[in-house]
Amino acid sequence: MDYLSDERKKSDFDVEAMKVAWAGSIQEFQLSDRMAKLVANDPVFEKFTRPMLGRKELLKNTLRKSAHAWKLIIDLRLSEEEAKWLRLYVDEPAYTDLHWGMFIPAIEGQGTEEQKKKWLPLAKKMQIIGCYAQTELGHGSNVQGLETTATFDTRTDEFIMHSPTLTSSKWWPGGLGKLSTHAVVYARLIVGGQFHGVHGFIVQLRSLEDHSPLPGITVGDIGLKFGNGAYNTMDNGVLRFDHVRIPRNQMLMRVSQVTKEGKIMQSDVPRQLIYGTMVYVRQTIVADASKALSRAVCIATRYSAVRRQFGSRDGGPETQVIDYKTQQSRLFPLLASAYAFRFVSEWLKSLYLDVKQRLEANEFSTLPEAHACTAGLKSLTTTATADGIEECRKLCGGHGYLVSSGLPELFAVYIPACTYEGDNVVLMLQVARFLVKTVSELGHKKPVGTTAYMGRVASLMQKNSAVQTAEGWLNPGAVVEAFESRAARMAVRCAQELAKFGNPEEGFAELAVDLVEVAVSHCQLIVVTKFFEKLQQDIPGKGVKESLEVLCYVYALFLLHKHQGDFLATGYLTPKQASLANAQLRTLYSKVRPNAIALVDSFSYTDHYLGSILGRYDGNVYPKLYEAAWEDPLNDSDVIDGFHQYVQPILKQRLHSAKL
Ligand SMILES: CCCCCCCCCCCCC/C=C/C(=O)SCCNC(=O)CCNC(=O)[C@H](O)C(C)(C)COP(=O)(O)OP(=O)(O)OC[C@H]1O[C@@H](n2cnc3c(N)ncnc32)[C@H](O)[C@@H]1OP(=O)(O)O
Ligand SMILES: Cc1cc2nc3c(=O)[nH]c(=O)nc-3n(C[C@H](O)[C@H](O)[C@H](O)COP(=O)(O)OP(=O)(O)OC[C@H]3O[C@@H](n4cnc5c(N)ncnc54)[C@H](O)[C@@H]3O)c2cc1C
Repeated sequence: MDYLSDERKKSDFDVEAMKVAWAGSIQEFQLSDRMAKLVANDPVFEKFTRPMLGRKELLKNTLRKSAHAWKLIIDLRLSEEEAKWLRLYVDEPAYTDLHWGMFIPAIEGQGTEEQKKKWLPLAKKMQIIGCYAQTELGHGSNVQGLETTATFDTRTDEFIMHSPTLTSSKWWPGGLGKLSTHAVVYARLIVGGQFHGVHGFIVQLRSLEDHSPLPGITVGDIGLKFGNGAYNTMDNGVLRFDHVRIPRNQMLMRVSQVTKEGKIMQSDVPRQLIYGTMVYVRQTIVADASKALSRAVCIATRYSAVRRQFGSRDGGPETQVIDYKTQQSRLFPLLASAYAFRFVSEWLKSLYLDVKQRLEANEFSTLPEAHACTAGLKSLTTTATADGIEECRKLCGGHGYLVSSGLPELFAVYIPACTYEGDNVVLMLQVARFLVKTVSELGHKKPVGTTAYMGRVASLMQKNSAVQTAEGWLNPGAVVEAFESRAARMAVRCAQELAKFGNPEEGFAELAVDLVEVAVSHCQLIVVTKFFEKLQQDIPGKGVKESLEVLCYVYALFLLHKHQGDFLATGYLTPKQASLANAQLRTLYSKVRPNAIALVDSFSYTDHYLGSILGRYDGNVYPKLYEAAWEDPLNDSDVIDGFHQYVQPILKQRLHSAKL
């Protein structure tokens, strides 16, 4: 029985066409759908018991699933794209993520042709397992502060890898603790007693025969992390070197080379390319944000349509909680954000692919913008997604707190995204640096790409919003101009404040809070703009474009409402115009309401992937919650283990004293 069928009938757009719009293309939809079903129908990928498992059992279970996934990849000859979807739907962080997601990309981006030829075939056949060992106990954000040393020994033509202090211990790398045989290790290059910057080195950690750590290497897991199950399927590790020798040709040498004689040769490649793997991964993290948020929103939306509280008249049904305006005002902006992040990630991927091609051809001019966009959008989308998942849990009331809602584990596994691949505040400060530089160069350099609007800064500073009615806000030009003006005015104001400091670095440190706000406003502008640009494309299917238009306005006007202080303080909007935007937002919520279930169905998530009783496709929540309670190990027996030993004596004592 489909308890949500009435809801599904209310929608006024073609859900199948929306699935294609969400996926990006019919090919991508079919590919993703095939992998989702493959995983959902395979009992090896069962995951409901995961939060109940102890750490060793949990990790072993992950290894079993990873081995099975690898077998499927080989046996079914899955393409790289199919393997990525398979990994997504298996939905369990594993050592293989870092192997494919960072170790291989680091070699691809920073290795010479010779190095790629040697290492990539081994890695791609999984004859070696690698991880990305950058962060240390003492330093994560400050990469130039890393302490591990790689000292060149001209006599033997080797680097000596060493951990000189406790704080130089590598700490956090995923896959490092128990599984990696190799790592790309970031260390201070020392040649002839001089420091020559931080570079990557390929280091073998464990024997390929018996997997034991090689001499001079101390390696292990860093211990249990937040939440049951969640990221504990990953062996984040600690690593120390005691004068471990590696051949010279294991330094990744695309950026700088060390000759046999100990000479440093710089290629034309900028040194920032050493950070290139992070640009790649940050871009994938933006795509993952839309997946995680859409998943939480799908659960909360379906459950909000099932759940009823208050409002019964004449014995009729109570009100569905999704009909409360407060529920809509918390839920629908998150639904809109999931779509907004999906489309901005699509754009970011194309920007990244373009930069990658240019880098391969030794053309580096667009790297700073790619860095700013990937850093800023990673920060913006992961912060919003982490907060959004928690909001979805609250939107589900008490039942959202049950593990079987799927939300606690999703939250626990997701929140480190705000920290890994760059702390979100540190990344926004990088965007701020880029913007301040752009403003300072306005007189002699035309801003391009996502900062092109800064070229119109004079008019953006003068012109105020012309919106007179709530309907006036349903105009892409009016909305985009509002976001451009806010971002430009905040950036210019900050630049003026900075100019008052004799020492720019001192000014940057003092104004850091304002600078982060400038960076956030710039990144929100990018997301809003890319959503409107998406709507310019041909999007087939009855009512699909219209529904996306509504979501686009919800996303933009919700942000405008949330940050109205900025829009008012910069003088672009009057209080009346801000309140008209809010009135329009209320109207938009009622347009989303009949389509809400269909909009989350369009994510096309299987019940397996959602992993949530509250978010079941059929809405059959209560019987399944009731059934699941009886499957809890505590309910194996009527009287629990420990009762006779610890509780009964107390009860008996009470009876005894009552008699007295
Ligand atoms: C099929 C499988 C698929 C699987 C897919 C799954 C993928 C995996 C999922 C995710 C798993 C997560 C695992 C997590 C991994 C990690 O966390 S790895 C470690 C990540 N660490 C960080 O992100 C550290 C953050 N710190 C930094 O990025 C930088 O050090 C810093 C903050 C930017 C440094 O600041 P500063 O000291 O000022 O920098 P400098 O070294 O002096 O350089 C400044 C100049 O360099 C430019 N720049 C900085 N970063 C980059 C970059 N990434 N790319 C390009 N350019 C960069 C910066 O703009 C400065 O430029 P100029 O102004 O021109 O000088
Ligand atoms: C689950 C998980 C997986 C990870 N996987 C890997 C991996 O595979 N490989 C790897 O190398 N690393 C990995 N890391 C490490 C991760 O990249 C770092 O933790 C991250 O870059 C943040 O650095 P940090 O821990 O040094 O934070 P810190 O920099 O110590 O941050 C602490 C606080 O200081 C603030 N702060 C720091 N610097 C500044 C500044 N300049 N201005 C203002 N505020 C500042 C931050 O905002 C934050 O609030 C992982 C981390 C986690 C949690």
